[in-house]
Amino acid sequence: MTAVPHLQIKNLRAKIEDKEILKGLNLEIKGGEVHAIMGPNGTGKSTLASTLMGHPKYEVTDGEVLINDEDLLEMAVDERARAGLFLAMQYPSEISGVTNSDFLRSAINARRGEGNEISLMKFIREMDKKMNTLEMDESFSHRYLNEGFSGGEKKRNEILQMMLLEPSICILDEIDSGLDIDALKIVAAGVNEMRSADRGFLIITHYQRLLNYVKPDFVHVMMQGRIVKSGGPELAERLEAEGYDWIKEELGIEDETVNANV
Ligand SMILES: Nc1ncnc2c1ncn2[C@@H]1O[C@H](COP(=O)(O)OP(=O)(O)OP(=O)(O)O)[C@@H](O)[C@H]1O
Repeated sequence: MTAVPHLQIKNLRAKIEDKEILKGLNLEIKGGEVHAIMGPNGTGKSTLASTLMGHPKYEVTDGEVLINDEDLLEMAVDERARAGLFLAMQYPSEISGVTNSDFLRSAINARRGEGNEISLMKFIREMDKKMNTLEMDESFSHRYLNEGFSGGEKKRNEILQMMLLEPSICILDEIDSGLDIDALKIVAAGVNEMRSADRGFLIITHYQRLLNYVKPDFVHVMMQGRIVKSGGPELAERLEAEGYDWIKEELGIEDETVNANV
C-alpha cells in the first residue's frame, strides 16, 4: 500500500530581488484534500506556487517544505515533478516548434523514467480520452504548445497535462481565470475526476464560482505573505459576498499589500 501523499509547508519565507513576499507561511495538504487559497492581489499566492515548484527567481530565506517527508526545497524542478508535485500555471508559456503531444509525451516519460516509457499507442489512447473529457478538439494535440491558444484553451491544456501526469499534489493557479461558464464546468469536471485519496489539491482562486464546482475541504485567506485565516467553504462564500475588509478589521491589518509589512 502506498502512503497518502503529504505536503508540509512550515514557516516558509521567500523573496524576489530583495523584496520579501512570503513571510512565514504554514500549510499542510494531504491526499484526498482540496485546499483553496484566496486573497487580495499581490499578496504572494503565485509566489507561493512558483516557490514550491522551484522557480529560480524566488529565493527561499527560511522555513521548510516536505513532500512525503522529503525535503522539497533541496530538489531540482524535475525532481519535484517526479516526487509528485504539479503546477498548473496562471500564465502558461508558449513553446513554438514543440507540438503539444510531443511535449506531453516527453513530460510523461521524464516522470516515468528511463526504461519505463509509455508506448506511443497507449499515450495516444490516454491523450484522446482526456481530451474528450475536456472537450478539446483533436487539433490541439499537434498544434505547438500553447501557441496561439486562447486564454481558456491554455487553461484546459494545463488540466490536460495534469490528467496525463497524474501527480499527487496539484497546485492550480487561477485555473478559472479566462474561462467561459461552460469551460469552467468542463475544467472543474476534469479536476473532480482526478480527486482521490491519493491526490491533494491546492487551488488558488479569486472567485467562489470555481469552488461551487470543485468543493474545497479547506479555504485559506492569504494576506501579507502568510495565511491569516482558514475555514471551510463558508469562508469563500463570505469573501465573495463581503470582500476582505472584515478580515483586515478583525486582524487589525491596515494595508493588505505585501509592501506594507516589510
Ligand atoms: N520581479 C519582481 N520584482 C519585484 N516584485 C515582484 C517581482 N515579481 C513579483 N513581485 C511582487 O510580488 C508580489 C506578489 O506577487 P504574486 O504574483 O505572488 O501575487 P498574487 O497574490 O498571486 O497576486 P494576484 O492575485 O494579482 O495574481 C507582488 O507585489 C508583485 O509585484
